[in-house]
Amino acid sequence: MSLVETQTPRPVTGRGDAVVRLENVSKQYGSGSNALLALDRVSLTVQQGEFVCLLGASGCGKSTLLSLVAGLDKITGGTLDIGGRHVSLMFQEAALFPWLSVAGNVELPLRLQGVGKAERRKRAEELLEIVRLSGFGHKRPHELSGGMRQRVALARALAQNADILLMDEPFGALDAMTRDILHDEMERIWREQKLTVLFVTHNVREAVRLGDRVILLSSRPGRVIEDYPITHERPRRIDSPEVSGQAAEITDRLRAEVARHAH
Ligand SMILES: Nc1ncnc2c1ncn2[C@@H]1O[C@H](COP(=O)(O)OP(=O)(O)OP(=O)(O)O)[C@@H](O)[C@H]1O
Repeated sequence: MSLVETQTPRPVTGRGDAVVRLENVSKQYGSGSNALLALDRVSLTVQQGEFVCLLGASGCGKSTLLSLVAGLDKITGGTLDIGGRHVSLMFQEAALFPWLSVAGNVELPLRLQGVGKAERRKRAEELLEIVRLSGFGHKRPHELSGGMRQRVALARALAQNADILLMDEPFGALDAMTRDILHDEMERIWREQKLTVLFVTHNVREAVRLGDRVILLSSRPGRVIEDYPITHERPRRIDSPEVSGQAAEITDRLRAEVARHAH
């Protein structure tokens, strides 16, 4: 979907083609005395196959940015182009349909795409295998742990066969150990499925654990203040000295930004 048509695409540098391009994107909610500027001239590109993490203080506009890329809301300034590509979204809450089985939840996007029953079953089984939930297809969501429900949500997001996966704090509500395991799984699935991911988090270590790049937004209105390339060898451990060291550096920058805003 292209929210605003851009002119001739510019050549891009980096490892692939830009699949998401924001140029001076602003987002204002409301108008007049109720106006609230959530994002202020954000420029950002995400390349094909990249894993990009968005970090910033609470309320700086991270979720707003995802909803703009998803086409759920409209920009009020600048240009945003995803070249007609499809996106799928995953949130902190799995938001599974409780009356459907696990497999039924994963099959839902396929049903909406008009995929036939036999093919749906097969694909759902494959997807559940990818998220390591083979054999759980007949269960209901309430029979699963929080981590398992997020795996189902991930399988459902993958079922949409989208070009871009938008994730809004998908592991934020999980305990540290479960999150750690899901980081490993996420990294594997991203690599195997060649996904392009835009991932919002509050957790600096999580961002450094997973990202090819970590984009730091300023306090509201959100602007890009840093774009950190993360080059540590994968798979990474969240408690490795490399991840911890870079996370500390980014945390200091974030703290300085929050403090600056508080005065
Ligand atoms: N639909 C809306 N109408 C009006 N204001 C909104 C709307 N959605 C978000 N906002 C405001 O825009 C600002 C950015 O919100 P957003 O949820 O994007 O921030 P965030 O960085 O994702 O926050 P958090 O880290 O706390 O989840 C906030 O001040 C919020 O109150």
